[in-house]
Order: sequence, then structure tokens, then C-alpha cells
Amino acid sequence: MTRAGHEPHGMTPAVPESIRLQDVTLARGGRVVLSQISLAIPQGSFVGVLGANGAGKTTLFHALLGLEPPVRGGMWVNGQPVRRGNSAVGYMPQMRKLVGGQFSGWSMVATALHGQRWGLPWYGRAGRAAVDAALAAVDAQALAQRPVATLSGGERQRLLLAQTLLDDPSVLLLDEPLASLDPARMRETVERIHALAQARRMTVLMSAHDINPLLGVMDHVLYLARGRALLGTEEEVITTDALTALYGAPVDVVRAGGRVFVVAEGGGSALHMQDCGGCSAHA
Ligand SMILES: Nc1ncnc2c1ncn2[C@@H]1O[C@H](COP(=O)(O)OP(=O)(O)OP(=O)(O)O)[C@@H](O)[C@H]1O
Repeated sequence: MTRAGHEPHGMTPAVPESIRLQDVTLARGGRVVLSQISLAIPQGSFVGVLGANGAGKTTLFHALLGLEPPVRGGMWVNGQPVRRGNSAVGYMPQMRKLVGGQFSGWSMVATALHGQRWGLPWYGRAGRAAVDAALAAVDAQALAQRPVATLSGGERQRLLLAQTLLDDPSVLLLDEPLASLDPARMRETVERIHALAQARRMTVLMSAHDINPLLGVMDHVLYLARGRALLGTEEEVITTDALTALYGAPVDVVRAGGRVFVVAEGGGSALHMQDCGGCSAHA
């Protein structure tokens, strides 16, 4: 288990690192969001990134994409310093920020080719084949024929997933891909992504507000709260003691009916409360 501010230790030394953060502090709008985070994630790991609203999940993803350089510290992906535009890192943004349109699903997926390998505006044969292969990987060839505006949230989400696969990434950063899906679709989506990740040996970081759809597939949990981070197995991190220490306030982990509930003092879900992020003095 790795805590913010501690020297990371590889959990499986024989497996190369996919992601390393060394003493990283991230800020947004002049406020510290995550402070002095050190951790190492082995290649091929499936990591659930959990935390309340404002805990810093998106900020961490943006930093790994090179969009938000750290205030201090170092970040590496596949042993290389983080850099913007690294095609080894696939990113699926929060779906609620996706605007639909009259263009087809195929065209939407293909827009990610822009400015990358195949150029604009005509996609060469290799580009078209890459789009078709990515759509096939998520079983979305039929959806791709329809206008994006006519697709459900879950269907658009599948197209976004296809888009992230175009450059054959080794690291996938998925920002709340389960938001607004019903429980059956959530589980189906998690299983699809898990199977894809295993087949392609990808490292996956998937943020979520509910741990339950991720149970059984996560190699590690990365839990963010109050500017700090805790990385470990589900058994290490999702415990009353570990989360109470992380939040600095009483948190109960309750297991019932095959589900896990992380309950804050007062009875609400700790994963749904507003995180005060860098408001605590961790800078
Ligand atoms: N562009 C910005 N300018 C200033 N502050 C920002 C900006 N984007 C995010 N923040 C702040 O940074 C903190 C972390 O936000 P972030 O979006 O990383 O959280 P999150 O864990 O992804 O939250 P959510 O679950 O609500 O998506 C929040 O306090 C947020 O208000």
C-alpha cells in the first residue's frame, strides 16, 4: 500500500512500471488539489480511481496527459517523463462533456485521427482500417452507422471507448465512463474494458463514484481524498481504518449483500460528498 508522501514501492517488482509519480503536487486555479503524491503502478494493472467530487481524479488524468504540469515532483509513463500528445496514453473524458451531433458515429470516432498519423481531411486506407478495427473491438460497428445525436449515453460511451483505442495505447485513462449508465450496463462496460485491457496488456485507470461495478476486476484501488492518495489492493484500501486515516474523519466501510458502502460520518456516502481537496494544509 502506498500513501501520499511516502516512497513508492513496486507492488510486483518483476513487472515494469506503467506509471510513476514522485512527490507530485497538482494545483488547479492556484489551489493545491493533490499534494506530495508518490506511487507506482505496474504495467497491465486495472486501477479503480475513487474519490468524492473535487477529489482530483480529472486533475490527475490531465496531469498524466501532460495538460496540467505538476507544481512540483516528477511523473513518468512507461519510464518516460510525462509529455503532452503521447499516443501511448489513451484518454476518455467525462461523457457529460460530449456534444452530440448529426454526424455519424464512425465520423465521430475518426475525428480522433485528426492531426495524428493519417492527416486531414481524407483518411487513408490505414486510417479507415484503424477506425473499423477500434469499432469492432468494442462491438460498435452497427452503432457507428447512426447519427451520434440518436445514440443513448451508453452507446456514445462505447464509441468514445473505440476512439481511445485508435492509437493502440498502452495506458488508458477513463474518466467516469460509467456515469449515467444503468447497473447492468455499468457491469457490462467494466467487463468489456477489462477484457480489452487483458487482451492488449493495457494499464487502465478508471475513475468512478461507486466502487461496486468495479469489484472483482480491480488489481488496485487508488483512493483520493483531502489532497492525499492511497494506493493498494481493494482489501488494503477499502477498510474503515485506512479510509478513516485518509479522510482524517470517521468513515465506515460496510459490506452487505455483496456490495460495499463507504459511509461518511452522518450517514452519507463518502464518495458522494464534496471533497475539500487542497483546502487542507498539505502543500
Ligand atoms: N479549470 C479549473 N480551474 C480552477 N479550479 C478547477 C478547475 N478544474 C477543476 N478545478 C478544481 O480542482 C479540484 C479538483 O477537480 P477535479 O475535476 O480534478 O475533481 P474530480 O475528482 O474529477 O471531481 P468530479 O468527481 O466532480 O468529476 C476541484 O476543487 C475543482 O473545483
